[in-house]
Amino acid sequence: SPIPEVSLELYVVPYLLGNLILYTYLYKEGLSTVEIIFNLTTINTCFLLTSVILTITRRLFFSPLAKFPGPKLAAISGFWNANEGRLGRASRTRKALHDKFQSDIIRIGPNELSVNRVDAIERLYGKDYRRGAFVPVFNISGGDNLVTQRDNQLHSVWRRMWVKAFSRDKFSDYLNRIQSHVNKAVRLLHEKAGNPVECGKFLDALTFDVISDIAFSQDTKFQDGAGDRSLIDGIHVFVPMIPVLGNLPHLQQICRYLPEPPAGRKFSEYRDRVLATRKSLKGQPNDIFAHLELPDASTGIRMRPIDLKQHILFMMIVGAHSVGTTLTRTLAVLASQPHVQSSIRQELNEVFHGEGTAPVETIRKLKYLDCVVREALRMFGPVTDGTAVIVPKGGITLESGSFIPGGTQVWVGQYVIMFNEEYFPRPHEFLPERWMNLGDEGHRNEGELVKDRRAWIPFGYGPHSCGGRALAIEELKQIVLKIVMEFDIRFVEHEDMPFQYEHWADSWKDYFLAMIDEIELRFVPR
Ligand code: HEM
Repeated sequence: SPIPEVSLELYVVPYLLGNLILYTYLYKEGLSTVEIIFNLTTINTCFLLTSVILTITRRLFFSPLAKFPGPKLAAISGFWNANEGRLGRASRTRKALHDKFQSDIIRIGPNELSVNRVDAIERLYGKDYRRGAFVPVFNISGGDNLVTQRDNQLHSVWRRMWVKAFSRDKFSDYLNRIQSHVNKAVRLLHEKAGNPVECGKFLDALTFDVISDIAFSQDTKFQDGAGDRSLIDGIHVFVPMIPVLGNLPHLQQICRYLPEPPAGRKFSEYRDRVLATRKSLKGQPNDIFAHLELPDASTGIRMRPIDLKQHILFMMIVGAHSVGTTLTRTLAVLASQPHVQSSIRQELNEVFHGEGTAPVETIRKLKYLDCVVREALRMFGPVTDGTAVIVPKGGITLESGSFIPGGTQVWVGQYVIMFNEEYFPRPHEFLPERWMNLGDEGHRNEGELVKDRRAWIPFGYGPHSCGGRALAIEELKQIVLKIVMEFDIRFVEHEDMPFQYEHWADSWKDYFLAMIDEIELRFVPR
């Protein structure tokens, strides 16, 4: 396989041993220390330089991927990709490269390709091809979670456990619990009486409370100002490291030997506390965790404690950060489009005349709200690049006829595909109506503004697609609806300066997960 998945130890240990043997030999030959250092330096320099030159030559001219267009620096080294990730622009760069080279396939690394074809989604992600070397970045602290689990058999066992946590009766209980957290959020916003609210922080607290409740029955009360806020901030410290370490698997391996940084230690301590508190709960709590700690019914396999802990961390990140970021961007775009807020209200008013919160069943039937959330997920989904798969031995041929050699890591990124004009015309415009009155689900011309809905992949596709999809969608719908029904969402204008929404909307960074700048909004009671 051309994937550099050989463990770092296999390079470094023989290399150091070689140097040691050489040193011993030179020493026995009676050379002085200065002469030994000089000889070792010369030999190492020659060896390393030759290796680098041979590697670059092979990657540029003799690699089976040399036929695909892309930046030369990317072909030479994974550092190019890591640097794009560090700068928080990897997905936008990939999209720009597809446009520049006018190619559906571009080379973004020595062994990596980005594909911008909807038919490739099923072809690559519909099978249980092994996940790429990027995903272990999420388990540097030890253990595995569903995303990092690259053993397909074990993954399907874990996935069965996960799915059980979302059976119909359990799920409807989760929805009622979400409603009570949302009601609290609305009460708090009323107390602010239309004054500016830093929306990201506010929604992070709400989504953190929701996921802690549903995932492990903990009442974190972040919304009430309780709890250690540095935990949420810790997520913001970790996220920018994801693309750098993810694209440099050897660096991931080195990190495993380094002491845990303070933010990581805080997380480890927190998940230990969560586990201990969870164990002390009486009765049988209805939460996701209850299903992860039980052995699988058909195989008897159970997760190791370290894997359970890894899932706590994972659920906090996806539950709080992913939903919180998407929500913040959605509320901001609604502030920029008051007519969308009016349409949401109008739709509910037509079908619900009762007092208080509309029942979950009513919310489910709201077509326009569904379109708003769909469009929000297309534009503001937290996962921007998706995960790579490794093409199996023998390679595959895409519908377009392009052959991709075995061992290649391939991405069909969310941003690249969901902002492709060919599938979603006017991709940079927030247009919920693009999802209204679509034709029958086919592959072409389903609607004026949705040419192929298979390209809507905010939750990924296939065996590893998002396990929290239903939960995330319902949570987004409930929160958006409740807030819009209670408040007019407006921007904060400082000294009569209109808020530059486009500037803010464009300032997001993409670190595999999207990160956004702070934004103040006003929630003016209606
Ligand atoms: C806006 C919200 C969310 C979006 C857009 C989203 C999207 C995604 C994506 C793109 C993946 C990766 C799929 C792949 O590797 O191909 C994923 C994985 C996953 N997500 Fe979400 N997610 C969201 C929220 C959540 C929530 C709230 C949960 C539940 C706590 C959750 C649970 C999971 C799980 C368990 C996986 C791993 C699935 C597997 O590998 O088997 N997600 N999500």
